Formats: sequence, C-alpha cells, structure tokens
Amino acid sequence: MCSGGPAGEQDTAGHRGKTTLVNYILSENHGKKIAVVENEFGEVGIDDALVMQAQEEIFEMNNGCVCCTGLADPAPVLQTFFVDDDLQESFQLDALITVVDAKHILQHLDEAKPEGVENESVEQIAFADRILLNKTDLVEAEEQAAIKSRIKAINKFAEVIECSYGRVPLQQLLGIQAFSLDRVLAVEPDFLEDKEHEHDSSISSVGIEREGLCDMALLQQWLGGLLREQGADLFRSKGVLAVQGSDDR
Ligand SMILES: Nc1nc2c(ncn2[C@@H]2O[C@H](COP(=O)(O)OP(=O)(O)OP(=O)(O)O)[C@@H](O)[C@H]2O)c(=O)[nH]1
Repeated sequence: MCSGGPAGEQDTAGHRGKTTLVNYILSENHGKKIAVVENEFGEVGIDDALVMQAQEEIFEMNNGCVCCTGLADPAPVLQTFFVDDDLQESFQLDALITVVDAKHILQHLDEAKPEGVENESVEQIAFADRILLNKTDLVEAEEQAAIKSRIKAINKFAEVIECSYGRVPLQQLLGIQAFSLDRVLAVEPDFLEDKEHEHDSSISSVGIEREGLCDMALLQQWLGGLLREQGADLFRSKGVLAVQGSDDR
C-alpha cells in the first residue's frame, strides 16, 4: 500500500513517484500475481490510465473524499483492513510504504497548518513501515542527509531507502511483514475505535471530460491563466490528453 499526497508536476510539489513505483513493481519479473486497488480522488479516474496495463487487474475506486483516500491521512485506509472481517480473514497487511519527494519534503514538513489540522506529510511518515526517499537525483547529498534526519526524528522505526524513480530491490518492498499494529497504536491510540470521521470538505475536485482532440496551445494558455489566478489553491492536476497532431496520449 502506498500513501498519497498533494501534487503538482515533476519538479513542483507533489507527484512524488507513486505511480512510477507501481509501474516499476508491475513490470519487474518477480513471479507474483498482483492486484492494484486505486483510491482515486475525484470523479474522473486518471491513475487507471497511467498505471501500466500489465496482466494485473486494476480496481479503481472513484470519488473518494480526500480524507478517505489516504491522500492526506493514511489511517482510514489502514483501518479498513481491521474493521472488515472478510478482509481480515483473507489478507495480511504487509507494509505501509510512503514515497517521499526529496525535492519538496522539507517544505511540506515546515508547512504551518491551522489549529486542529494535521500536517499530512508528517502523518504519512509517522505511519510508514518503509520510507522510499525518492527523487534523490534532484537533491545534493548534504540536503539528502538533512532530510533523512528529519524523517528519523518523526519515525525512528521505518527503514529509509534512498532511490530514484522508485528503483528499489523488490525484496525490500514485497512480503516484508513490516506492518505492526502495536506501532500504529503507539502513534494513534484510538486507531481501532469505530469512530465516524468528519469528512474534510475544504478540498474538492473538478473533473473535465471532453470528446475529440485538444489544441495544445489553447490548453496551455488556459492552464497558464488558471495557475496565475488560482495557483495557490490548486493541489493537484492530472489528466490524459488526445492532442491534435500527436499520436501519443
Ligand atoms: N527526477 C525524477 N523524476 C521522477 C522520479 N520518480 C518519478 N519521477 C517523475 O515524476 C513525475 C510524477 O511521477 P508519478 O509517479 O506520476 O507521481 P505520483 O506520486 O504517482 O503522482 P500523483 O498520482 O499525482 O500523486 C513523472 O514525470 C515521473 O517520471 C525520480 O526519482 N526522479
């Protein structure tokens, strides 16, 4: 299970490399059968198109609210494994793996939040059993060491693995039996209590679906305007485009 987070573009905050990691796992020759369950935030499923169509089955759950998708707090998704009897009987939670974007993590950890609102980057690191410190190609060794010690200060138990493009030997990620309920309870003592959580309505999504080909110049003009006027309020944008004059998607 990989926990999510706010996104932007490759060298902007967000997009930490989770899809890249999943695609790497799916394309490696590990002999395992893998099912991917995606918790998509928003009514238009995008990740499904971005995850490689290997032989694996992909289940997509659309329209999750931001707090239930694991995008912010990983706890609600983790709880699912413990409150559902069928899941408990058939599955074992092997590890919660958090992918960290080395280029932007310090900025996220330092973000001041309103009172009562958790810093989701801190939460995701605190709950993790393994932490992939990804995009290390974009930071100097000195900064990397500083990031590692910040991570260790939040979670001293999880092994931190430095990598680029999620390239980590798979025996360090799959079948590692690293999840420990006791450790999660130490972070959040009421983790197993059947509490209704308040849905976070401060973050919402907008989906746009259109038939036909798009004009890249017009699209960039529109996106540029949107970023100028509302960039500070945009957490994540992604999509699949059929562009006029190009065979690629
Ligand atoms: N330089 C660099 N780029 C990377 C690395 N890992 C992933 N990327 C690039 O970062 C971009 C975003 O990667 P994704 O795997 O889509 O990120 P994500 O976490 O799935 O993003 P969301 O699903 O939107 O949260 C892509 O262009 C990747 O090729 C890395 O280690 N270094």
